[in-house]
Amino acid sequence: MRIGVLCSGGDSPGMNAAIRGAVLRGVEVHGFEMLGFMDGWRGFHEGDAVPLDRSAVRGISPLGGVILGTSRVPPFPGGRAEPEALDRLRSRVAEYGLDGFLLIGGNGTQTVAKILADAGIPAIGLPKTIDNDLGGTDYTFGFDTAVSIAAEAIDRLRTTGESHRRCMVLEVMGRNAGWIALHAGMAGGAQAMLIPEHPESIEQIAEWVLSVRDRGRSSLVVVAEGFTLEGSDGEVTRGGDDGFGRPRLGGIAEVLAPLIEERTGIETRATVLGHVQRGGSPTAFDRVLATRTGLAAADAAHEGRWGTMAGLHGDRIEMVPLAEAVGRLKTVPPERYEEVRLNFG
Ligand SMILES: Nc1ncnc2c1ncn2[C@@H]1O[C@H](COP(=O)(O)OP(=O)(O)OP(=O)(O)O)[C@@H](O)[C@H]1O
Ligand SMILES: O=P(O)(O)OC[C@H]1O[C@](O)(CO)[C@@H](O)[C@@H]1O
Ligand SMILES: [Mg+2]
Repeated sequence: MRIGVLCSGGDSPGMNAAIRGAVLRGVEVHGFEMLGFMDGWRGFHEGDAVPLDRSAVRGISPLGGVILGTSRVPPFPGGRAEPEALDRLRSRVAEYGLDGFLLIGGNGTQTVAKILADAGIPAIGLPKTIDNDLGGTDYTFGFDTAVSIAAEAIDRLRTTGESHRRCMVLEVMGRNAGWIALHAGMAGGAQAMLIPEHPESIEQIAEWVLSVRDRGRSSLVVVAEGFTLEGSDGEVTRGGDDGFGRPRLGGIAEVLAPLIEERTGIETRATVLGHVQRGGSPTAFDRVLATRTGLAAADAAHEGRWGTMAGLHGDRIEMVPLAEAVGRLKTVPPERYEEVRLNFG
């Protein structure tokens, strides 16, 4: 069997371990030939591919980023899966002699996997995203690493903030879901976690910050990049989009800090963590999750279980229909937010 592997969307710590797991199981156990396309669909379109064998994946699990590169280059011209575009892709697949794809990525990538599988082009999904917002799986690899980095940032901001009696606002990633803010905030004992799923008013945030000051502490507020203030008309962006039609989010911490300062009289500083939380070596948890995802995906290809994604359920990796994964984003449920909100301030 000849299998193509590619990554699309943002990178996520653990992608290398996933590739290694898939290759160790696919090549060494099932006798696959595997081909890695460079920079996602760009490599596929331009014939830029490398053989993936045991030596290609030696020692890569601890490495950040991804050896194949990743991109948001669309699989179909203009991004639309028209019948002619699918036919073109199908004949390209035949030219490469591929029996199927392993596609590593987030919601968009899994949507593409489903489109391909539905059109009879065999594909299996390996879910990644630091945002942890994919359905069909309990956790995506990369999330644990991002949370650890954000929690460490909170610990560090906390000591400087306390020393100056300042309010510190930390902005973390999370476009549509506040998982990173929620978990990092819990780990670091933040006084408030602001997430996209639950807008809050500036008056409420200022009240929390003041109550923290009144009991002799300094506030640490974590905010997800996709958070919106009550009554505002959308997320704060850096202006324009990322070249692939997505607004470039970022800057909500810098919007909040002066508003908090103005309302509380407490000096407030903003820090935007940005891509630091996506870079560097994955945690052991993410390496294990990603490796197991790769192993399961290669087994599924061997068994012909196309149109599925390797999801984590409890402590088991199970193949779930792609439709279950891409149907809707997995956002923070109201009860998980309420659980922490009762103790904000
Ligand atoms: N509905 C769709 N139809 C066709 N192509 C799509 C669709 N959604 C996404 N894609 C393509 O899939 C690729 C990956 O999508 P996207 O950029 O959203 O990343 P992702 O996999 O969701 O990861 P991230 O979590 O970083 O957003 C892109 O090349 C994009 O063009
Ligand atoms: O690296 P880029 O393309 O700016 O994308 C950033 C986005 O990717 C993610 O890291 C994952 O979807 C989001 O949290 C963030 O908004
Ligand atoms: Mg996406």
